[in-house]
Amino acid sequence: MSGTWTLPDDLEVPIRPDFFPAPGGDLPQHWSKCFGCGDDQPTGIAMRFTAAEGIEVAGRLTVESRYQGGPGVIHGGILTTAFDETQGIACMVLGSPVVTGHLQIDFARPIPLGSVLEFRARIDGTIRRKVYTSAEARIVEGPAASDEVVATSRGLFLRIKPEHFTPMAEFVDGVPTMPSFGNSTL
Ligand SMILES: CC(C)(COP(=O)(O)OP(=O)(O)OC[C@H]1O[C@@H](n2cnc3c(N)ncnc32)[C@H](O)[C@@H]1OP(=O)(O)O)[C@@H](O)C(=O)NCCC(=O)NCCS
Ligand SMILES: CCCCCCCCCCCC(=O)O
Repeated sequence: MSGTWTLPDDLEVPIRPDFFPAPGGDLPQHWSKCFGCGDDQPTGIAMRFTAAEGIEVAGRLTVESRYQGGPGVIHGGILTTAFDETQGIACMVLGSPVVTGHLQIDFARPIPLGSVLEFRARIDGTIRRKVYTSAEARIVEGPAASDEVVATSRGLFLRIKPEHFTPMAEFVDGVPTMPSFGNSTL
């Protein structure tokens, strides 16, 4: 893992809220048109997520041929998208919306096409509006499957007010839906 990410030492670590599903329970998409998790975005990667232990979340991605970068392996930008989405979904334990402010990925091993990746993410801590998150990916199905971590991510998310997206309303295509979650909707 890269040494360029330093957590502040005065972070608060959230506890699992009552509204969060039990481990294994489904988490909602954050936005139906989202490239990462939307079910109304046919060209997206349509990741699905479940709650895991504590404040952790889990998501899976099958590496399709259309996600290809250097021959035979996942494109780094697609892997980054999957981390971005997973770490954003991990922020759902806060019950209020966030956006990505900074994201950094370590690509530790090549990830062949056809692999099924499992992502695990959690909030490491919050301070003011800043939400520090981390995640790792493993290949859980396919010829390269093992317990080894193949990529890691560190991400800073910022809590925002729902009005953050109001100026963007004119750019939204169709009528997307945002499931209510916790005490907040986007
Ligand atoms: C992220 C964003 C909301 C932050 O703007 P803002 O609300 O005005 O936040 P501020 O500039 O007041 O920063 C708040 C805190 O976050 C920190 N911060 C903001 N962006 C940061 C970044 N990219 N890297 C590190 N720290 C950052 C600030 O230093 C500040 O820290 P402090 O509390 O210790 O003082 C804004 O830059 C933005 O909208 N970016 C685009 C986000 C986006 O579209 N992401 C992709 C889709 S989700
Ligand atoms: C209760 C609301 C929960 C909001 C979760 C937001 C997830 C944001 C993921 C952002 C990914 C991106 O657009 O770059």
